[in-house]
Amino acid sequence: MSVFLGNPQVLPSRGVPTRGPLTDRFGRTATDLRISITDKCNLRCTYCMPAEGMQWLPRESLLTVAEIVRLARIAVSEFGVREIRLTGGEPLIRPDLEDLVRALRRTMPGIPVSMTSNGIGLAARAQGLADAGMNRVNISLDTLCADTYATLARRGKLAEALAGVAAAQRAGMNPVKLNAVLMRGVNDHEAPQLLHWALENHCDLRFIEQMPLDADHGWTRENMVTAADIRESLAADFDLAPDRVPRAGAPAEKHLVRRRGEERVLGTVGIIASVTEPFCEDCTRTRITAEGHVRSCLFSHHETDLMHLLRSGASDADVTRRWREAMWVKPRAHGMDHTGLDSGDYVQPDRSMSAIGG
Ligand SMILES: Nc1nc2c(ncn2[C@@H]2O[C@H](COP(=O)(O)OP(=O)(O)OP(=O)(O)O)[C@@H](O)[C@H]2O)c(=O)[nH]1
Ligand SMILES: C[S@@+](CC[C@H](N)C(=O)[O-])C[C@H]1O[C@@H](n2cnc3c(N)ncnc32)[C@H](O)[C@@H]1O
Ligand code: SF4
Ligand code: SF4
Repeated sequence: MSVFLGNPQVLPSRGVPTRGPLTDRFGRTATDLRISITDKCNLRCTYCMPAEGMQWLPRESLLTVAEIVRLARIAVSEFGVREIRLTGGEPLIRPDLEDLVRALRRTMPGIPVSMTSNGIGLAARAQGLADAGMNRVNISLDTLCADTYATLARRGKLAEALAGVAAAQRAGMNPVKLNAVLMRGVNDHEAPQLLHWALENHCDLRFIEQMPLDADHGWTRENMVTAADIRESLAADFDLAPDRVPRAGAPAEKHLVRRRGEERVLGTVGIIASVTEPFCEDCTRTRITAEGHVRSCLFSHHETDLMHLLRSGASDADVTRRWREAMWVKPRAHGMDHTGLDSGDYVQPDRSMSAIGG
C-alpha cells in the first residue's frame, strides 16, 4: 500500500475542485464521514482479524480527540458533510469516547454522530454515550448461539453483546441496527432466527455479504453467502417485498417483512450486498483511518496522510486541499464483481477491515 505524505507530484492538481462539496472524478459527492478511532479490538471475528498476532498502532499514532474534532469540523464546514460515524477496530476500546462524542456535538450541534460497535462493554456506557450526544449505534450480531459466537468472534461473550443492544435501546439510541455477516456452514442457517429476534426486539437487522477484507485472506467467492442465498433462506419463514423508500447512498437494500402468508408488515430487513449487487455508483463515503489517513474507498490501495499535516502546523486550507485531492482519485468501484475476480484484476487491499475502519 502506498501512503501519500505530501509530494505534490503524486496527487493530481488538475480538475480537483477548490471549493464546495467533496467530489470525485465520477461525480459522486461524499456526505458521510466515517472515522476509525482505533485499530484495536477486543474480539477476533474470523471474517476480519487473525486469531493471534495483531500488531496495534502505537498510541501516539492514533488521532487525538482534538485532531478528530478538527477533521470533522473541516468536513462539515468545507464539504457540507452531514453525518459522522465512529468506527474501528472497536470504538469502545477508547476510554475517551464519551469526551470525543461530547466535543463533536458541542462543535457541530446539528450533525448526528453514530457508532458501529461490537457491543462488548456497551451496557455500562450506553447511557453516558447518549448523554454525551451519541445519536445511534449499529451493533454486530452474527449469531444467537453462544457456542457459535465463540467460534466466530473467538473472544467476548454473546450475552455481553446482547446486553449492549438492550442498554443502547434503553438509552434512546434508536433504532439500533444489527449487522450480521453470514458464513457458510457456521451461522448461515440462523438467518430466519436472527430476523425473528430482531423483529421481536425492535431492532433493524441487516445481513452483510462477507467482503475479501479479512486479515487471513481466507475469503473465496464460492464460500461467500450471497444476497440471493439470504433471501432464499429467509423465505422459509417470511415474505419480503422491496421497500420503496429511496436508498440515498445507504449500503443496505431494505425489504418489508411479512410473516409468510400474512398481510401485516412486521418491520424491515436490510441486505448489504457489496459483492454481488455493488452500490459504488452511489457511494457517499469518505473515510479517515485511525492514524489520520484519508482512504477514499474501502478497497483503495493507497491512502493520503493528513496526520502529518495536522502535526506539522498546516492550515485548515492545506488539510482541505489534500483531502479534496485524495477523494478526487477515488476508484470508480471495488472491482470484486465477477468481471474483476475472474479476470484476476481484483487485488485485495493489504489492510483488514479492522485496520481500515469498516
Ligand atoms: N462496500 C461497502 N460496504 C460498506 C461501506 N460502508 C459500510 N459497508 C458495509 O456495511 C456494513 C454496515 O456498516 P455500518 O458501519 O453499520 O454503517 P451503515 O450501514 O452505513 O450505517 P447506517 O447509516 O446506520 O445505515 C459494514 O460492515 C460494511 O460491511 C462502504 O462504503 N462500502
Ligand atoms: C470492522 S467493524 C468495526 C466496528 C466494530 N468493531 C464492529 O464489529 O461493529 C465494522 C463492520 O464491519 C463488518 N465487517 C468486518 N469484516 C468484514 C468483512 N470481511 N466483510 C464484510 N463486513 C465485515 C463487521 O461485521 C462490522 O459490522
Ligand atoms: S468485526 Fe469489529 S468486532 Fe469483529 S474483529 Fe473486526 S473490528 Fe473487531
Ligand atoms: S467499495 Fe468503495 S466505492 Fe464502493 S461503496 Fe464501498 S467505499 Fe464506496
